[in-house]
Amino acid sequence: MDRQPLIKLSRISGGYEGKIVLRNVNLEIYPNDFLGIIGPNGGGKTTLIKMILGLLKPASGDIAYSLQGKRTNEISIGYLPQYNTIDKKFPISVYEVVLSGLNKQKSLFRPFTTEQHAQVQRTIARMGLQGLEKRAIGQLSGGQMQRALLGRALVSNPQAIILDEPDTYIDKQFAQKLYALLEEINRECAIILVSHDIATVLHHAKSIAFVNGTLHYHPDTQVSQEWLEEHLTSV
Ligand SMILES: Nc1ncnc2c1ncn2[C@@H]1O[C@H](COP(=O)(O)OP(=O)(O)OP(=O)(O)O)[C@@H](O)[C@H]1O
Repeated sequence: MDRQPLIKLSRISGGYEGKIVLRNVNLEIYPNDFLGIIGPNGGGKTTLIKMILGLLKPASGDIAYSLQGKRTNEISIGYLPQYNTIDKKFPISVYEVVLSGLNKQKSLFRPFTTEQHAQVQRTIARMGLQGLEKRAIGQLSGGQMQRALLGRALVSNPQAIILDEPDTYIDKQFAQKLYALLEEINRECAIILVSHDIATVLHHAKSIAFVNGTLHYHPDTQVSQEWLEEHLTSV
């Protein structure tokens, strides 16, 4: 069995403008992992995600990616950002949002292929957004918007997806569907889920990382009452 981690962070430290936000972080993500990330506001969860996505360079330490046991410069990672970071006035339709998830795979001087458009249609159907393809994102409900963004994260069949608070603004019924869908996706794709809802993380994730200036990893969700009390009282 291939036990090479898809993503490996070794002794990572970093932050912004000389201010260190995360110190000495070690973390390995394997192909079928479902890691739940929890921690207090300002603890560094989004900073960690930015580093994994390659958007923020660590001040020190190493981030390595592997595919089928071989080290590679990058892997495909789908990202669902926090809802409040999206500009809802941006004039873009549901179809275009999902299609934009394929931008990296598109040849610079060629239009999207028929197969890529078919991939977008399949993803829109999977997200339950049929009939809303042409609707501008400013005219979507919070839940529809989250589904469009999840579609964008998934349309390229990435090796991993990172979801930052995905169940904000979605109703219970869709939340259930979302987690059932994530379970299915997890058979082919590693999942990193950031959530303030500890019950959700304990229920759906396979392992937990607590992030507050550094990272404490727990290999399963069978955490003791003491561990929870020690780490979560400040969340
Ligand atoms: N672009 C930035 N420039 C400077 N400081 C930043 C920047 N982004 C975040 N920070 C600071 O880094 C620290 C960690 O922020 P981060 O957004 O990673 O925390 P978080 O755990 O994701 O918080 P939340 O749960 O509120 O989303 C905070 O003190 C924050 O103010």
